[in-house]
Amino acid sequence: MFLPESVSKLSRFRSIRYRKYFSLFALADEMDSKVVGIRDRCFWKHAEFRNEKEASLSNYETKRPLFNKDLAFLELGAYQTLNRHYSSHYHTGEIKHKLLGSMPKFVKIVEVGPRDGLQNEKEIVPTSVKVELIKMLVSSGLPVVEATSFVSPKWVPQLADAKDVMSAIQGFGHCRFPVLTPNLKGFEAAMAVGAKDVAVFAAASESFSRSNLNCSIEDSLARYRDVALAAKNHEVPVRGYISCVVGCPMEGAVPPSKVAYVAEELINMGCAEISLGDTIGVGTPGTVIPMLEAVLDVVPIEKLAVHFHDTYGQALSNILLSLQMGISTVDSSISGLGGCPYAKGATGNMATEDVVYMLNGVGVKTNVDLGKLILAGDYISKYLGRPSGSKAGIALSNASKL
Ligand SMILES: CC(C)(COP(=O)([O-])OP(=O)([O-])OC[C@H]1O[C@@H](n2cnc3c(N)ncnc32)[C@H](O)[C@@H]1OP(=O)([O-])[O-])[C@@H](O)C(=O)NCCC(=O)NCCSC(=O)C[C@@](C)(O)CC(=O)[O-]
Repeated sequence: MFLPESVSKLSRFRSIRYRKYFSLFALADEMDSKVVGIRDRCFWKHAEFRNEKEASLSNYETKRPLFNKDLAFLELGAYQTLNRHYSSHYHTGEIKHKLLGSMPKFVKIVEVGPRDGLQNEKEIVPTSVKVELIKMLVSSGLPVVEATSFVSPKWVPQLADAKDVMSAIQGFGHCRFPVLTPNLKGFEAAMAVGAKDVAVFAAASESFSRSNLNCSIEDSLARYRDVALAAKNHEVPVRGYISCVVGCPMEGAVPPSKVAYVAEELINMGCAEISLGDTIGVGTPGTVIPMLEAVLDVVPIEKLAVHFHDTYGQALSNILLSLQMGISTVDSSISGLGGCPYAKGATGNMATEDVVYMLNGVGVKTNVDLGKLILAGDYISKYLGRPSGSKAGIALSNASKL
């Protein structure tokens, strides 16, 4: 009979140690679906333990379901595994080292996946999928999820359902849901559906401004002054993005002074936060440091955020150094989704899962649950039919299959 055979197979593992945890998943995977009937019971109940330590480890394990043949079950198991081993409490103590001494104790993560991540997708993603993604992101504890854009649907057809998305997410917890508004028309449309945070987006490169906004930097700033004034009247905070802060797809290197100029204009018109976007992901610490230093001369550090795309694999190192310089707000995108329609070849943003994994590792709090984040990443990657762009997401999802 299969069942006793399985139990005896399992009993070979009774002296299992913590580090062998994942091989049990493989074993569980091998087991025939005939035993699914007992899946709610934990096989550890069949095992004897050599000492208290093993027994307590096993009790720890007993909360995990065993047989992951059906998807929901697999996801629950994966979530419990991830949550247990890689939660945001992974490092509870303060990590003291001179290289980490200037790091903030808490980092605010601004999730931009539903907007920046999806805006470049060619196939229209149904509103219901966007809403479910936002719901999952909110449930992971993220404090800010940029939900959509009130831009021209001719320019960005993927986000033509902005109104429906905003209506559907009303009342989703305490999260903030900023939306992009390129002009007064977009701002008024956002207000009409109850948006409470908006963002304007300028560029440090003239060519990029023209291709993204169909106007010069100065004209875009004039429009944003109108938006900022209207927002002030509605008591709505405005975030100001600057694109191409180190490089432009058309003009190449962008001087830090140009970024500082746009940043100062945005602050002067009343933006509450400035997000510095390396739109095409070309920055390295060598170019990011001088740019940040120039901007820090005109914008208080607590009002700065960084927004790195990962085209050249530099985003995480750029984020780390930004934190070492004292910045405590980081934009990232679930599963590294993204790319800008007006920056050909630029890949996604830094993956949120990877940022949270790193911050957990250095003991910086985010209040984000990595396990739940990975479920959100799995959800959207499966929908889009491609692997996640998050290394941590892939590694932790695969951990259960090792
Ligand atoms: C700015 C415009 C509208 C100018 O577009 P335009 O064609 O110069 O404007 P227009 O005033 O001539 O209007 C053209 C049509 O758009 C309509 N329109 C005008 N405004 C709106 C609006 N708000 N909402 C809906 N419709 C609008 C307007 O009503 C008109 O409709 P028509 O009469 O032809 O039927 C256009 O260029 C646009 O929508 N651009 C958005 C581009 C965009 O969303 N890019 C991606 C976001 S930025 C980014 O990703 C970078 C960032 C932020 O992530 C940071 C980083 O990574 O660097």
